Amino acid sequence: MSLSLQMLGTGNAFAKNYFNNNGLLLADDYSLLIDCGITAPLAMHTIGKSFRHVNATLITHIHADHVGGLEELALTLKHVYGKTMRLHLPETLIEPLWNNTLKGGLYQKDAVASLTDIFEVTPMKPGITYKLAPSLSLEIIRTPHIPGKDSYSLLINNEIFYSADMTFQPDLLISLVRERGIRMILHDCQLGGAGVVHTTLEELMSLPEDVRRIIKLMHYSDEQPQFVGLTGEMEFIEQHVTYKL
Ligand SMILES: O=c1ccn([C@@H]2O[C@@H]3COP(=O)(O)O[C@H]3[C@H]2O)c(=O)[nH]1
Ligand SMILES: [Zn+2]
Ligand SMILES: [Zn+2]
Repeated sequence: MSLSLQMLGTGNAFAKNYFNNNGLLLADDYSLLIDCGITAPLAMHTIGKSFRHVNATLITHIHADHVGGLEELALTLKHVYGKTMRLHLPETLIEPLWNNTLKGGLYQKDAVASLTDIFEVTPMKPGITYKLAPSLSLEIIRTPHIPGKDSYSLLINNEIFYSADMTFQPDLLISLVRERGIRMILHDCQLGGAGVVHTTLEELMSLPEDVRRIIKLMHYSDEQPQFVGLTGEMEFIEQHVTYKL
């Protein structure tokens, strides 16, 4: 069994030197795109890959750096390649993703009137393990981000935690490591300022050593080069590099 991750981007919503924090998870020959932000189509082109070779896409929450590329993805697949994408997403995101984000661009009278008319939708609920492929299972965990906006982190193969954008949740992180035996945490990381809607580097640095040493940092700002060497045991993930998980 081989599991690897190649981030299309590792930047935060406003980064200009990094693409949006979207990941390509590869489990043997099955590939899952985790989030599809505004920059995802260009990032895919940059790394020489095409959406038509991706098996499915999963959405963590509705912000443009996580869903802004879905219109281009759907239209390209449908009109250029005659395909549809399977979309795994938390069931509470289905209605707002269509009505508040995609309907304007994708609605077509008598043809496309809902998310299921343009994607193969698989709704997900927290606490259930979904087998996406022989060597890939996923669970979603609702984690706080923006008041009133649902956001879901991921548990990959019951051993890797992939944070959506989230505020600092030390108890969750500690229990994932000490009670569920999680061996790797990929976490969003705001490098400066107060962590109003994200987790800050300072907050992550306050975690116990056994948790810190399995954390990899992503979703960071253009100031990232100034922080290399200042993150303790936690290393930055770099976009486009393929990591064996
Ligand atoms: O109360 C708020 C709401 C939003 N924001 C910014 O908008 C961005 C949206 O994408 P993101 O979730 O990757 O990051 C968010 C933040 O950078 C914020 O700073 N405070
Ligand atoms: Zn984001
Ligand atoms: Zn967000």
